[in-house]
Amino acid sequence: MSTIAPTAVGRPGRLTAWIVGVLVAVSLFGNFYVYDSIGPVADLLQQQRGFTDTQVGLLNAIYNLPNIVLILVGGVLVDRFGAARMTLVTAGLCLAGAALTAFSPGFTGMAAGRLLYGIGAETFNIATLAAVADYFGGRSLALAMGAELAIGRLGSYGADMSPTWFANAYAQGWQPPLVIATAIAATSFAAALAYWWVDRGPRRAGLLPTGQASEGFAWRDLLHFGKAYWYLLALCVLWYAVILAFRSTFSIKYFQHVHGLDLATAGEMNSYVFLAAVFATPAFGWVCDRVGRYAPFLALGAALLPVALAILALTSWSLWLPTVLIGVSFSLVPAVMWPLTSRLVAPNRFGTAIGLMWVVQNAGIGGANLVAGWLNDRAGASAANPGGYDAMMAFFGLTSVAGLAFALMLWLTAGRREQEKAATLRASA
Ligand SMILES: C[C@H](NC(=O)[C@@H](N)CCCCN)C(=O)O
Repeated sequence: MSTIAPTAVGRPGRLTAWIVGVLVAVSLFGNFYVYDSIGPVADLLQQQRGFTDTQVGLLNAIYNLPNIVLILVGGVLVDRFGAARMTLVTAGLCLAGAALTAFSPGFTGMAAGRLLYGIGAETFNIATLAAVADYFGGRSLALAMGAELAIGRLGSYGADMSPTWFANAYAQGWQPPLVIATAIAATSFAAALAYWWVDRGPRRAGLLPTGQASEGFAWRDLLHFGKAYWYLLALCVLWYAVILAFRSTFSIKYFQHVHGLDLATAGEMNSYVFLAAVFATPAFGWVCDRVGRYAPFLALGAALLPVALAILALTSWSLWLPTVLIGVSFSLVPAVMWPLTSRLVAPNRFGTAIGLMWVVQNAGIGGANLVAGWLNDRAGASAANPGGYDAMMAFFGLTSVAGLAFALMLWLTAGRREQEKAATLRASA
């Protein structure tokens, strides 16, 4: 198994594909906005509700924890019931979770809301990738996936910018911003509903994967993915663990304490990574579609991360250079990783393949956050002791080098096959 597989069972019309693409993008925007909606209200939650740092941290960590197990079930369900139905159901769970978070009187209710949101959101993410693979498989797939992710990143950027855009809501306290997040989750649900409705035609016409082959799911099926898939999984875990634990949790504090930026400038510097991804992710997807090669781009994206971390940790050069390098890596790796996954596995195993990757990825992100925090605490990292961050940077640096090693091994395996395939296509042209 796991030779380069055909990426689509049939061909829904181009217009239908783009309608689905737009609906899924709108849905993803709302989903990513809600994911990043806690950070901007963290300070208000502490001031007005007396939450500790641990409680605020838990509101985000509770997203990863259930998915260390549940996301695999989610992936299998996407293969079994189809992308559209699962997008709809999980967008509903996310909306319920966002509402529970916004309207709960106590911490437990809020945490339950984030838990519900997390259970829905990761499977939702798989279903949206599967939706794009269903409709764009074999034609502009990387561009389409890149464009979807770009709109999602715009949602994350929007959440980071919401204190500026919705200053009045923030002036009233912690709750109105979360009510806005709930309204955006409702838009995401409405788009998912419209996508499910549009999808019924092509699915009934047999133009999309039916999930039939997934009915006989067995645990041993998981071991039937080929070598290239396992290298990709390892890269996914190591690269996302570094990029999300560093960029989403520690980078702002690190910029402040080690490079002397104030909070606003450090946050702005960090948000440029999202902004870069909005434009660069689809652009890189387009290049991959044109060139027809994925593995070398993945290796390049993976290589930029340790280089950027080394510049940050070992030099006093301008922060712009590492920010640009991380921005390119954050755009290039996802732009290539998900289309490549859909080429390495059969269409009716796509959800399961991503589910398995994200089981380990969720554990990796959670683990990297804990290890980095522990290393900082142990070394007493602070503005007064910037050297205390050295161990964390060494940890992130080594982890990203390990990710690069897997990207190179992947290039040696899948890349050769890509070249053979391209040569065959050229010969038959
Ligand atoms: C598509 C990919 N998503 C993931 O890897 C998710 N498991 C985690 C998403 C967390 C932020 N929404 C990505 O975002 O590149």
